[in-house]
Amino acid sequence: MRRNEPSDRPDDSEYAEYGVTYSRLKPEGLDTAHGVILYLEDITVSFDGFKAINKLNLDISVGELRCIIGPNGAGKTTMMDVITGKTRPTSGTAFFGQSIDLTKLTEYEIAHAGIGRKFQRPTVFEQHTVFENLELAMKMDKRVKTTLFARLNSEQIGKIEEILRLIRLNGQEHRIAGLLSHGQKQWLEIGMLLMQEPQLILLDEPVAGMSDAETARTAELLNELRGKHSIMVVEHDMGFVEEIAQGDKVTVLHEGSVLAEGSMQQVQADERVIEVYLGR
Ligand SMILES: Nc1ncnc2c1ncn2[C@@H]1O[C@H](COP(=O)(O)OP(=O)(O)OP(=O)(O)O)[C@@H](O)[C@H]1O
Repeated sequence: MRRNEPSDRPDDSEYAEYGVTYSRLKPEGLDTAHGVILYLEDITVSFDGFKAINKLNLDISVGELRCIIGPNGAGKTTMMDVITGKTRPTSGTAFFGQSIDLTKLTEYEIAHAGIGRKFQRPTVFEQHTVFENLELAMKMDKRVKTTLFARLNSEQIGKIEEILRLIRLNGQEHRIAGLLSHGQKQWLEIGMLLMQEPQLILLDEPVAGMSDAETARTAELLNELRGKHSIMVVEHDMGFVEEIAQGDKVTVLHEGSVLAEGSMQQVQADERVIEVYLGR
């Protein structure tokens, strides 16, 4: 198991009976007037002197879909840990929009501020239906003035139906989530994140373990989200990255720093990237 699986999501006793806790996102005070949603400057993370991240500089624009690639141990997960407050940088600057200093906030506050993270392993409410999972995700968002057992209004039902179509689970809404395929669970969890309308979505290896057909459908899904959400995707599946990178930038991390950044074609042609990651 990866060391950062979501066991440490903020506790929310109201939902404890469901066995899983889930972040509540509340985008307040986010200032993206200059078009930048995430800004990392000179970030270093040292573990007993070993620099997992070494003077990393990276920024993401509002509405961008940024793919992050790089060899094992390059620092991709550690970077996501810094963004979500799981790991404190040893030095450097990390801002969400222009005014939210991520290095000063707890994981809970960062989730609340509007950064949603999906870990590699799906964590849906296995005993509940697909529809109920989306409903619970919405009700955990405290911007929605409702209680757990309140009836949904037509607007809320409409929103769930819209997400069901987007995540390709319309027609499956009454299935128990535990019976879904691995890929469907991943889509459901993406849908649960979307219910909470995060301003920045971080996806850690979303297609790991998926069939080819599921991977292709996930690429379609992310392409539909393009421009509507700001998304960072860490992924090793290069075919998938090619499908979703389109005109957006791809960042290659190596030894804790940015080795290359540019279009997929540019990074694929970069000799240094071929050397350390893509191979000849
Ligand atoms: N808590 C920690 N203590 C010590 N070393 C760590 C810790 N977390 C990460 N590292 C080291 O930091 C480096 C970067 O790890 P990280 O998991 O961020 O890489 P990654 O790019 O996500 O790799 P992968 O593609 O395998 O997921 C690795 O050498 C890893 O062993």
